Amino acid sequence: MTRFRQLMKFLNQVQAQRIDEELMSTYAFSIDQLMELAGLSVASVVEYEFAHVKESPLLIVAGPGNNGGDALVAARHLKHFGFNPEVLYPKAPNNPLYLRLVKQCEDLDIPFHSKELSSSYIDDRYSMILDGIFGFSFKGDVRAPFDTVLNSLRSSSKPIVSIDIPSGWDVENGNVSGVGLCPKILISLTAPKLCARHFIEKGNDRSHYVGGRFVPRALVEKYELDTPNYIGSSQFAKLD
Ligand SMILES: NC(=O)C1=CN([C@@H]2O[C@H](COP(=O)(O)OP(=O)(O)OC[C@H]3O[C@@H](n4cnc5c(N)ncnc54)[C@H](O)[C@@H]3O)[C@@H](O)[C@H]2O)[C@@H](O)CC1
Ligand SMILES: [K+]
Repeated sequence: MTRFRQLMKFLNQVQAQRIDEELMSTYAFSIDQLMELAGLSVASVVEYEFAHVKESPLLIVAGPGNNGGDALVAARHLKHFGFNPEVLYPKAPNNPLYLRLVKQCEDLDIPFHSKELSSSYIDDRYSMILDGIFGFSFKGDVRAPFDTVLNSLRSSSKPIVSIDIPSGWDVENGNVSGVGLCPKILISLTAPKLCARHFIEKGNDRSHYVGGRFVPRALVEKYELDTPNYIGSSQFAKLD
């Protein structure tokens, strides 16, 4: 695995949403395709970092939007990679895309939980937590049921890997409310958002990855993105 120079370009919330929209309009991607590649890169980072605890269950927490969709895709890939994922899905939307992803997980015998789990239960049972609760569309104060879910995850001692945005963090200003999670690993998709600056400041025991290897060159140039040179078939790049 090659390490990459720290990327310097950080996206604000509107830019992140515009890039997403352009990928699905101008560049003709479907959301399923983008989510599949995003979830694959997330699962690949988890495999790279946590292969040594493959036998223990890992907890994947999925939120109500596409960040949660990435988490469901990652759960499926991790099962195929030989992990033992369980999904906490506190608010499952009645949307065909997410219903398909849930069915695909259930067909692999991945257990689902809908009620909040206590931090002591999480500490006793799981080796790590994959945070796919909120991504770049999160705004305002955390609403129920995710307020109590974030509380129990924050009280757990298990390492957290956050997909795209540490859940509860303001997308641009970081953990200003204080209720956000404190991940050890952040996987930025497409390019880091502004809040990632605060993650990097926290120090050397943190790892920052970029995934989502689907951005066309014209979009890279338009938004002046510093996308990494992914090596070979790798779905992620680790940043220095
Ligand atoms: N362009 C990209 O790089 C791609 C991004 N994807 C993922 O899509 C994510 C963005 O997805 P979405 O736009 O669906 O949004 P999010 O998944 O960030 O969250 C939206 C959901 O959270 C709820 N929500 C927002 N603020 C809340 C609050 N304060 N309290 C409680 N609930 C709240 C909304 O009602 C909505 O249901 C990205 O972060 C990334 O993970 C991938 O799926 C596909 C490609
Ligand atoms: K997240």
